[in-house]
Amino acid sequence: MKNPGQNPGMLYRMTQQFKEAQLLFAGIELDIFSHLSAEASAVAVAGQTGYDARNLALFLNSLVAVGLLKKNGECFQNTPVAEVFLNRHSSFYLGEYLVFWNEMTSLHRVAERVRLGPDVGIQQHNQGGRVYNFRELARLSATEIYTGRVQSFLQAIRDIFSPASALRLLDLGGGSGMMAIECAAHFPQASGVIFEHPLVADIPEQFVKERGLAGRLAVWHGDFTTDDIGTGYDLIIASGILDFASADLPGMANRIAEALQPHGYLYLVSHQVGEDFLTPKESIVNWLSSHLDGLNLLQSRQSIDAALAAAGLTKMSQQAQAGVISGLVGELYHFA
Ligand SMILES: C[S@@+](CC[C@H](N)C(=O)[O-])C[C@H]1O[C@@H](n2cnc3c(N)ncnc32)[C@H](O)[C@@H]1O
Repeated sequence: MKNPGQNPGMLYRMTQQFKEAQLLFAGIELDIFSHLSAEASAVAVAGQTGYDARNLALFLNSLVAVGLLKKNGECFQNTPVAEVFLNRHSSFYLGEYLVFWNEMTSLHRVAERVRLGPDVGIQQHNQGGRVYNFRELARLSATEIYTGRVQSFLQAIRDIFSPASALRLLDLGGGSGMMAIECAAHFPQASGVIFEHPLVADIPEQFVKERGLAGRLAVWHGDFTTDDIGTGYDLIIASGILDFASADLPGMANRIAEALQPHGYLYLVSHQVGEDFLTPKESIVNWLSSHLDGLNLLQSRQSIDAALAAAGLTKMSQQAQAGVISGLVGELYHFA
C-alpha cells in the first residue's frame, strides 16, 4: 500500500475556512444578526424577513456550528462577538466594513491575473488611489478604528504629552481623521491639521464638523508627497500611509522630520513587513490583489526604519495595535 507521507489536513482546513467566510458574508448580506439580539426561532425570523423557513433553519444551524450564533431549544441568538460587531444596531457594527475590505483585497480572478499580468497603466503610475477606493475606506474606517486602533494610539501619546498640553498635530493621510479627532477631544488645548487627498478630504471634514472641532482641526486637501504639509508640529501621525509614499520613502521621511518641531514625535503605524516580503501573512495576502493589478508599494520594516533613522528620527517604543486589523504595530519616534 502506498503512503502519502504527508498529512493533507492543512488543505482541508483552508477549504473549510473559505466556507466559514462565505457563511459570515451571507449572514451579513441577509442581516441575520440584526434579528437575533434576543432569542428567536427560525420560523419567527422567517416571518420578519420573508426568507424560506426551512432553509433559514439550516443556515442558522450552520452559524451556530461556526460560533456566530448560539442555540437554546428551537431558538437562536447572537454570540457576544456577533452581537457587538454584526448587529446593524450596534455602534460597533462592522458588517459594511468587512464586506468592503473583503472586496478591496479580494483574490477574485487571481489565477487569470497571474496568467495575464498587471495593468500597464496602474503599473506606470503606481498610485494607491488608482486601485483603492480611499474615500469609502475613510468613511467605513470611522467605525473600524474604534475597535482598538484609536485606543492604542491614545495610550501611546498619553505617555508623552500632559493632558493640558497645547500640542500641534498633523494627521498625514488621516482617512476618517479619527486619530486627530480623538487627540483633540482628549487634549483640550490641542490643535492641528488633517491632511488628505482631495478625493477623500470631505469625509474627515464632515467628522470634524460633527464633533464640533472645526475651530481646532483644519482639513488640508493635497498630495502629501508634493504639497506643503506645514511645519512646527509636536506630533505627526503617519498611520498606514508610508507605503503610499514609496516612490521616494527617504524624501517622505525628510518631509516629516522637517515638519516636526525639534523634540517632536512621530506616531507611525505599519505592517512590519519582512525584508523578504513573506511576512506577516495577513499583509502579504491582503496586498496581493493590488500588486497583481500593477501596484508595487509595500515597504519593508527595514527600509522604513532606515529612512526614518537617516532623517534623524529615533525609535522610542513600539506596541501592537489593538482592533479588527491584525498585525499592525504602532511606533513612537522622537526627533532629536
Ligand atoms: C490606508 S489609509 C490610512 C488612513 C488613516 N491614516 C488610518 O489609519 O485609518 C491611507 C490614506 O492615505 C491617503 N493617501 C494616500 N496617498 C496620498 C497622497 N499622495 N496624498 C494625500 N493622501 C494620500 C489615502 O487617501 C488614505 O486615506
